Parts: sequence; structure tokens; C-alpha cells
Amino acid sequence: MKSHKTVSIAGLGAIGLPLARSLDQGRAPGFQLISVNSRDPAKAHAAVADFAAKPRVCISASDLVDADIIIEAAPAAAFLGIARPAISAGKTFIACSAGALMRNIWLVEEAEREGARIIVPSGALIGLDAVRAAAQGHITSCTIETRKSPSGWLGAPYLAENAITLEGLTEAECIFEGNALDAAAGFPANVNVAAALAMAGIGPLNTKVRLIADPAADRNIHHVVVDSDAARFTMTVEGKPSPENSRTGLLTPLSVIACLRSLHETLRVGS
Ligand SMILES: NC(=O)C1=CN([C@@H]2O[C@H](COP(=O)(O)OP(=O)(O)OC[C@H]3O[C@@H](n4cnc5c(N)ncnc54)[C@H](OP(=O)(O)O)[C@@H]3O)[C@@H](O)[C@H]2O)C=CC1
Ligand SMILES: O=C([O-])CC(=O)C(=O)O
Repeated sequence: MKSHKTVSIAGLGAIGLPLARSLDQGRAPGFQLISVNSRDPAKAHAAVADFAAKPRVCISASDLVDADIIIEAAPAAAFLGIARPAISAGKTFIACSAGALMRNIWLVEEAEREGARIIVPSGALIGLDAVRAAAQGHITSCTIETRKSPSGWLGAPYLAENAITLEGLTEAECIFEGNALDAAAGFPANVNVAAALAMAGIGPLNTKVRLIADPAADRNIHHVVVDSDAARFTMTVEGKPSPENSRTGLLTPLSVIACLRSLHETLRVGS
């Protein structure tokens, strides 16, 4: 008999809200949503008003730690305020803001000390199982190219710092080329897949990132090339952007549900 687990979600946007709704609809048997937190409590109350089992709306992220599992699905700027209480309480912490986690990787040591667990779901990316397998041997190179419509990149600090304007762009333009750590600093709302790839593979400094703004892109496209002593592989995912937030693909909330279900699965396929 598997134990029943309680779940909290911080952030009710393109990832958090469909995820909360899926839990309320019983799409992850054995996991019960008990509380949520967002920037604006009134908006959070309204978001869950039609749920069959209304979760508690917490004013502070610290109040989410009653649950066994805390899922972070908030902007990168809010990440530490959600991660620290969950980790200090020794809970299972599922981080969607993979870039923010990578930039605060010391949290892993804190989690080790506190008996907490940090899980990064595959999110919008595919193939992290193969990357992890290759990393057990030796990965010689790892590159990711991400292509999104110009609107998907808007608001990134790197654009302002480098006076890059995407308005009126008529053809695809490379807006960043560098390592995953610099990409996560310059595009905190955008390069979570690069961060997850880096953490699964050869680390942020050795993972090369190219970001493309493409007016013809109606999907968020991630193309990854990995070379290792065991295999060379390429993978491409063309994610449909969420209507709520074009930076985020529809695959990510589904990936979090799959991640939760895998915590209880008797048969688990893939590493
Ligand atoms: N791992 C992956 O593959 C992917 C990761 N991501 C990352 O996941 C995170 C969530 O993405 P997404 O759902 O698209 O983002 P959204 O912007 O759509 O939603 C963010 C939510 O968090 C809320 N929020 C804002 N500030 C806080 C705060 N201080 N505490 C708690 N909640 C807050 C927002 O409320 P309000 O609307 O009122 O501001 C909103 O409900 C982001 O960091 C994003 O970069 C995204 C896509 C893929
Ligand atoms: O494609 C997506 O859904 C999100 C994305 O690029 C990222 O956060 O890295």
C-alpha cells in the first residue's frame, strides 16, 4: 500500500494553475493538493474557486511547508523565498525554475544537511534520461539552441543591458551565445531547459547555449546536441507555447504531473 502524499504549489501561472487543476481532478492518484501561494492572494482564491477540493491559499511561501511535497512554479525572482523554507523543513522540493536553482546550487548542500530532496522535472525538454546516462561516462560536448518568437524573449535583462530590440524583427536573429550560467543570468524566465540540461550533463560552464528570436517560430524549439564516449545524440522538441504565457510550453505542467506520478510508480520506465 503506497502512502498518500500532500502537495503544495507556489505560483499559479502557465505551469502552476494547470498543474493544480490536474491534481484537483485526480490526475496524480495518491497526491492531494492542500495549499497554494501566489503573488496576489485574491487572484489565487479566484483561480481555485471552482476546485472540487479547494486548497488553502497561503499568504507566505513559508506556510506551504505543511505539505510533503512543495512545487515551485513562480518567477525566478521568488525562487529562494520558496525553496529555502521547503528545504529547511526537509521536504521534497520540485523546482520548475531550473535556472534559478542552478544559480543557487549551494541549496543542494543545504538539502543534503536537512534531509530534503530537490527534483527538477524534465519540464519543456526531452532526453534528460540519455544525458544523465551519458554523464555516467564522459560527455565531451553539449550544446542547446533555443528558438522562440520575439515575444517569448521580451523582458529579459540581457536584452536591455545590450540594447537589443526585438520589435519589428523580420528574420531570425541570434540574441545570445555563451554558457548556461550566463544565459540563466541574462534570461531568467527563459533558459530553464538549458539549466536542466547543464545540471544533468556537464555543468553550467561547459554547456553551450544559443538563443534565437525568430518571427516565424510558432513553437518553442529546443535542439540539443550531445557528444560523449558512449554515444552522440541530437534531440529536438517543438513545444506549443501556453496561451497564458508564450515563454512557457504546454509540456511543462504535464511533465510535473509525470514527475509526481513517478514518485509512486511500481513500474518506472526510463532513468
Ligand atoms: N523547467 C522548465 O522546463 C520550465 C520552467 N519554467 C519556469 O517555471 C517558472 C514558472 O513558469 P510559468 O508558470 O510559465 O510562469 P508564469 O509567469 O506564467 O506564472 C508565475 C506565477 O507565479 C506567481 N508569482 C509571482 N510572484 C510570486 C511570488 N513572489 N510567490 C509566489 N508566486 C508568485 C504569478 O502571480 P502573478 O500572475 O499574480 O504575478 C503567477 O501566478 C518560471 O520561473 C519559468 O521560467 C517555465 C517553462 C519551462
Ligand atoms: O520552452 C519552454 O517551454 C520554456 C523554456 O524555453 C525554458 O524555460 O527554458
